[in-house]
Amino acid sequence: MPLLPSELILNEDQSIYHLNLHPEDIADTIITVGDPDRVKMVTSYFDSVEVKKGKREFVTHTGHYKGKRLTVISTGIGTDNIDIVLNELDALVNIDFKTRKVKEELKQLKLIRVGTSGALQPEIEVDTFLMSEYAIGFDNLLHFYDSSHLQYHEVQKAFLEYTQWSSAKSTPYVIKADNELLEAFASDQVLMGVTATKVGFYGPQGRKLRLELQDPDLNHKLSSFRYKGRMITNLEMETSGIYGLSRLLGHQAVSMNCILANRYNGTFSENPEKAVKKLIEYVLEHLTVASFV
Ligand SMILES: O=P(O)(O)O[C@H]1O[C@H](CO)[C@@H](O)[C@H]1O
Ligand SMILES: O=c1cc[nH]c(=O)[nH]1
Repeated sequence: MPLLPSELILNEDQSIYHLNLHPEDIADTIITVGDPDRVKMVTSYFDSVEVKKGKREFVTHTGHYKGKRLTVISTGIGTDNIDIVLNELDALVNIDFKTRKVKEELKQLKLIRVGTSGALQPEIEVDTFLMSEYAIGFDNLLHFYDSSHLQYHEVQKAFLEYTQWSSAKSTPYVIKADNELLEAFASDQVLMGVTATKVGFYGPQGRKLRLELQDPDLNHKLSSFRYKGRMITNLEMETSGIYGLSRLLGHQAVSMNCILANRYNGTFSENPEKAVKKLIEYVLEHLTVASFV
């Protein structure tokens, strides 16, 4: 059965609805960033850029860096956007837009998020690079998909009990990064961590400006939770959605975080742009030597 026009939505020029891209516009290795302005920060290092397209917060550049064809795309903020970006990137490679049918042979994309984040542990200094070995999603995106088999129910249960989690909030889900990509980007310059993906920057990350929080102790509960020697290390807003949908769709994903804030110590990077640039350079250098690109 071909996918109906209401399900697979193509623009007049046959590009995919939100990303505004054609299948040939993207490489198999894709760097995702939150901030649309970060796309050109990444591709300023490229030798050439052949595609520059965009719509809304979704800016895409594709080009070559040291002989490797790479795409950089901005997701904007939040896992609601990740639902769009992951489904549409997958459609670009795994659905035939002419027949509107899923292809028989599926392609696997490699997704590397280069994002910013806040640390929850006192010893994680600002400007640290942290790779998310696991994500714990406080968004509810994955619960809308048939995904129970991917989740780590034991740790989820332990977390709910430890934090006395309010049932009015969605149930957190735990999901792992891709092992090959974890290996490819690991080094003594990068800390491994468990990243909490939140549905907001303020209340959901325990920030109080003028509004009272439902649980003022939330970040303390998160930072003191332990499971088999692991602790939650940092907060951001996309990783769990990327990991969850990548696993469901058969893609590989890893999330690299530049720690800009330390929420425990109340500190913030003195030069966030420089710190993010250094993480971009780290990721690009590791991609040039990776055998999979
Ligand atoms: O710097 P990016 O990639 O946007 O990531 C982080 O920064 C944003 C909040 O300031 C959220 O998207 C969060 O995940
Ligand atoms: O504290 C922070 C810093 C960057 N991004 C976040 O989501 N939180």
